[in-house]
Amino acid sequence: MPSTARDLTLEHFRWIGGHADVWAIFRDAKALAAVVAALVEPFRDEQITAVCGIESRGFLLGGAAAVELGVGFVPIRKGEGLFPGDKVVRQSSADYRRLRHTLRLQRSSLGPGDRVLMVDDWIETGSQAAAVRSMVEECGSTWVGCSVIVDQLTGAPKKNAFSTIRGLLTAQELPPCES
Ligand SMILES: O=P(O)(O)OC[C@H]1O[C@H](OP(=O)(O)OP(=O)(O)O)[C@H](O)[C@@H]1O
Repeated sequence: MPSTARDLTLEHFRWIGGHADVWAIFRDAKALAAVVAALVEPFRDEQITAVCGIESRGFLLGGAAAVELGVGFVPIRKGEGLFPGDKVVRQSSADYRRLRHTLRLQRSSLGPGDRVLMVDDWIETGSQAAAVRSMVEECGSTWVGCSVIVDQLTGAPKKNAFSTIRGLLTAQELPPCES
């Protein structure tokens, strides 16, 4: 059983269609606890007031990270009409599949005093994280950073644009992609 997130490498990752599959982590209680603790560790002294996460795996990891930090969770949704009756902040982005999404955040969930951490399973283009940052800042809140399990941006020329993203592992540290 892994005791730290770095022990996960060989046991818990697979590649599917060139993308990291992390679902096995969720089934392993010790692995899940180690990953959630590692995701929030660099941000424990950052006075985080809210953790946000994009559906679907960002909901699971973000909710757990929020509990770990003792703060609330802010959902980012992809569908229209999922926050009925609420004022919604929207931002569109194109993800790693080149699919355009409109991400949505409840306007009432964040305010000027908030310091926000985003948590997700992996980052590839960083497009969705950038969209979330933009929405957080539109609410007048402070974007502290984004914590992910797998950082596939590392080494990419655009890395500097996403310097607030921290990954537990880079794609190069995972088992090789099966052909
Ligand atoms: O860096 P990007 O290119 O923006 O892509 C990263 C996003 O893609 C994945 O989510 P996905 O849309 O596959 O949703 P899922 O959690 O429902 O699988 C991942 O969980 C990130 O949210």
